[in-house]
Amino acid sequence: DPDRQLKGKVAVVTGGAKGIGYAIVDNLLNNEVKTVIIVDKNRARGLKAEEQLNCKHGGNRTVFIYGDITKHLDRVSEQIFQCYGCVDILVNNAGILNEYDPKKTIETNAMATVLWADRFYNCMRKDWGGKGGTIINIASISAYMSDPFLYFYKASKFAVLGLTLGMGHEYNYLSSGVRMFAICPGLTRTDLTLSQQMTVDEQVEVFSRFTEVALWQSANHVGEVAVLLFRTASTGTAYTVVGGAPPVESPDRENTTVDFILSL
Ligand SMILES: NC(=O)C1=CN([C@@H]2O[C@H](COP(=O)(O)OP(=O)(O)OC[C@H]3O[C@@H](n4cnc5c(N)ncnc54)[C@H](O)[C@@H]3O)[C@@H](O)[C@H]2O)C=CC1
Ligand SMILES: CC/C=C\CC(=O)/C=C/C=C\C=C\C=C\[C@@H](O)[C@@H](O)C/C=C\CCC(=O)O
Repeated sequence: DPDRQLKGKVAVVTGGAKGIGYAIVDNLLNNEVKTVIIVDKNRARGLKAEEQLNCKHGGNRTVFIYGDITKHLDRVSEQIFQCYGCVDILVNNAGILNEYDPKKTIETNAMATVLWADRFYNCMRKDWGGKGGTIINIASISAYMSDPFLYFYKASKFAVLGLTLGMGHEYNYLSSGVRMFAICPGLTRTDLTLSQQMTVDEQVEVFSRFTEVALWQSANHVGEVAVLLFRTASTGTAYTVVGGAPPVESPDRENTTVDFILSL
């Protein structure tokens, strides 16, 4: 299936200046993607990533565009569509963890992810004149787990999973030709997990204990899994990737088929 081959494709990765996003960019470039556009609000890290990745992979295949996903969708998407067309792949990866700022958490992780997905979906969709594509949303195991931690973050990631299961549903794919799936990583060593904005005070002890006993993984593992899933994942699915292990389909997904509804 040519849609599942990376060779020659153009990808956009939000939040690709560091952490999981950077690892996804690096792995896409390792696998013959033609160009990766990093959109990030950290200008210094974005320029550094562009330089490092062009040094490593050559050919000016990495392009950094400064942008805050909560503010600059119009400017950045117009620039991208003008230079590269609707692109083949969008990785909605940029996200924050700040339990002291629920509004910013929802605006970044949920609202901006929804709006970026919508903008690129509409450009890519075959029934509106596009050529199809793939949108990968980076959710989290927090997107479906029931535990007492990080509840604003969890609310934002439930939204990302809901968007993926609905917009990416097979029924929509049949007309749009846009595949959408989510990756739900567990604890991954990045700056986000070093932040001190995680838990409400009364949870510090129990959360610390959880992070001591939980399985951790490298960002590069998530990057490798993103490439694997690009080649194998069906639309409207979500995959958990925890502790450096291979991905497994995320639990608790009840699929409502349109055939079933129409048969009632
Ligand atoms: N590190 C972890 O344990 C896990 C992380 N995730 C998710 O993975 C994604 C990436 O996280 P990490 O790499 O760990 O974080 P990170 O903090 O290392 O990197 C996030 C990147 O996103 C950028 N970013 C943040 N807000 C932005 C905005 N408004 N506009 C543009 N760029 C923005 C940052 O500048 C940074 O370069 C997030 O969505 C996070 O929720 C999911 C599961 C586990
Ligand atoms: C429930 C976690 C599930 C999914 C992973 C995810 O999406 C986000 C993880 C976010 C944060 C993980 C942080 C881990 C931190 C540890 O290294 C320790 O530093 C925790 C120690 C104290 C926390 C107290 C505090 O400062 O709030």
